[in-house]
Amino acid sequence: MNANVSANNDDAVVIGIDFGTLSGRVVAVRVRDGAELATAVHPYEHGVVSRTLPATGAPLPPDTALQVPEDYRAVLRNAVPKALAAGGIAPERVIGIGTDFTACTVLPATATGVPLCELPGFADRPHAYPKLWKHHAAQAEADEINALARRRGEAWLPRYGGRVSAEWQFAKGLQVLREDPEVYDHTDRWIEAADWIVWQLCGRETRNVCAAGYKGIHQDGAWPTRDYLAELDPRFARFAEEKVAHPLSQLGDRAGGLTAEAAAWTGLPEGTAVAVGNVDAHVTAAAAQTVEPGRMLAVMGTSTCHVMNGTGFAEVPGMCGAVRDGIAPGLWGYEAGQSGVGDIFGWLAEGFAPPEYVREAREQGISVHDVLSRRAAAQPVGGHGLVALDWHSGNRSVLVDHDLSGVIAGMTLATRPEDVYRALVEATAFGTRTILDAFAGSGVPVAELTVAGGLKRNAFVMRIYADVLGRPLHVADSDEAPALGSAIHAAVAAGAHPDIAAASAAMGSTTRDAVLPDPGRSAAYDDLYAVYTELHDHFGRGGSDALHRLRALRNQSLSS
Ligand SMILES: Nc1ncnc2c1ncn2[C@@H]1O[C@H](COP(=O)(O)OP(=O)(O)O)[C@@H](O)[C@H]1O
Ligand SMILES: O=C(CO)[C@H](O)[C@H](O)COP(=O)(O)O
Repeated sequence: MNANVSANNDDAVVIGIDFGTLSGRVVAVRVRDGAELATAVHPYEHGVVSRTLPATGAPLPPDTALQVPEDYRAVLRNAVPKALAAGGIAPERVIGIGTDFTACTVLPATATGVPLCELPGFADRPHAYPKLWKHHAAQAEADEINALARRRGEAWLPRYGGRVSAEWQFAKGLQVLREDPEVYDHTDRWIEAADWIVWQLCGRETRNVCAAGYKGIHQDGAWPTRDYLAELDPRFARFAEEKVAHPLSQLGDRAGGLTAEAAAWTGLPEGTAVAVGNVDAHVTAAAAQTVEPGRMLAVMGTSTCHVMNGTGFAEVPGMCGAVRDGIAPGLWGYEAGQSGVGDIFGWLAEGFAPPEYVREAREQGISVHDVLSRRAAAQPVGGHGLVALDWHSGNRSVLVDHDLSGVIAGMTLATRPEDVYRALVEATAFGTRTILDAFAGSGVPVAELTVAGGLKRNAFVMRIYADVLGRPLHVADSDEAPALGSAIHAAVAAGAHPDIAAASAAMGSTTRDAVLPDPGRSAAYDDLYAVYTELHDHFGRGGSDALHRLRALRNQSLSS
């Protein structure tokens, strides 16, 4: 702990950093009451690397999504000092720093934590770079992992709703082995970026129980066995024990103290408490005050993650996972998700808005999203005659299949861009309703729903969600809720609060019943939801394999 300010000092401040898909966001927070004193954002120079490798310009295969580790360090060097300066915060007031990351964002590193892509001779190897959560090129490996686990009756499979995602650690690791065995052989540590950044900060490798459980198939104190992995591929037999395994740290624990190097990057005092790493969605539960069982949190942004605590385990088909201690120690944390949400709205708004809509946005100083939302808001439920499937980035829950793609049904020559925008927003709300139904049908009732993330700012989107779900939405107050959640974890790690629940009560905040459903519109949505479910099951559960055939044809065509 910092020598100058004690954990229970009125002036004590903690720093939270949310490493998102395109940028890192920093918030400086007063420990006493959670007041956000300053924020700063630093965009990643390379963003999401999906078309060409920056080092060489070489084209990358479809569904690739990589990142550049130096972009993460740049957040520490730029955004932390910027936040301190913006808030006029003396570094000595800072007693702790906490971080969260997108996940599964995973990278190959040496035994000392150097990313392989930074080693001489590896900059031109795509598999030496971090694979971002939305790297969706390992579906074939996920299919193998699932088929073998089912055949062998692996005890961990039900903990993942019966299917492990192509986004998670083992599918991505197997893809590296298959496609670049040399990179695989040089990989000493296959590590979540969430844990790697903590290593950068405190000079010590730790592995957090959250990422290990949800993304790393760690259940009941063990990873998948050598025997199982060998049957997948003999060269993969020791993947878990040699590259992944490490003692796990509980959320809210202190991982270590800031090193001299990281102190110089951030401008914070050496030795400042560094919290154990965490995943962006799960850490947000502390900011949104949804740590108690039955309070589901939807973190709605580029994607949506649903996280909720329960008191015991029940298998929810198609969920991402249930992990003991995964959101807060002592409880079972559940996660489900939708890989594309804001991304899908952005696809339409950025790629297909007519020039007059773009002009309107520019003239009025608003975004194209706002123009489309305003035009779409006026129409009655079902007035556009459309139903869409929200699979433009594959389906994470409940189908767990990233070879699926988006569908828009019902288009005519009268269909306007705002009609499609509305249908896409509705499709993502139907996707959320499908997930909530799966929880309820498995004996894990969702007592209430709270929303956080960038999409909470779009009132039109929020209204559609309340109507489609037929329930009130509580809304987390912070605009930087994941970063605030990380700051709350930092306060626990620094000893300022006894545990995550107490810190959440003192430092988080939420407006209850912020958006209420309209009974008439909710009833009308039941009919559209029935059509959504019919198409969902037809294209996603075996009625037609057209989407899979299209994906295979695309891959074949691009590789020839
Ligand atoms: N006004 C808006 N309405 C709906 N979606 C939006 C709006 N502005 C941006 N988006 C979408 O929101 C997503 C970004 O969400 P945000 O929560 O800010 O980021 P992240 O999820 O990466 O942390 C993008 O995919 C973008 O297309
Ligand atoms: O799967 C995740 C958490 O479990 C990812 O981190 C998430 O989907 C990416 O988050 P965002 O859309 O907020 O960038």
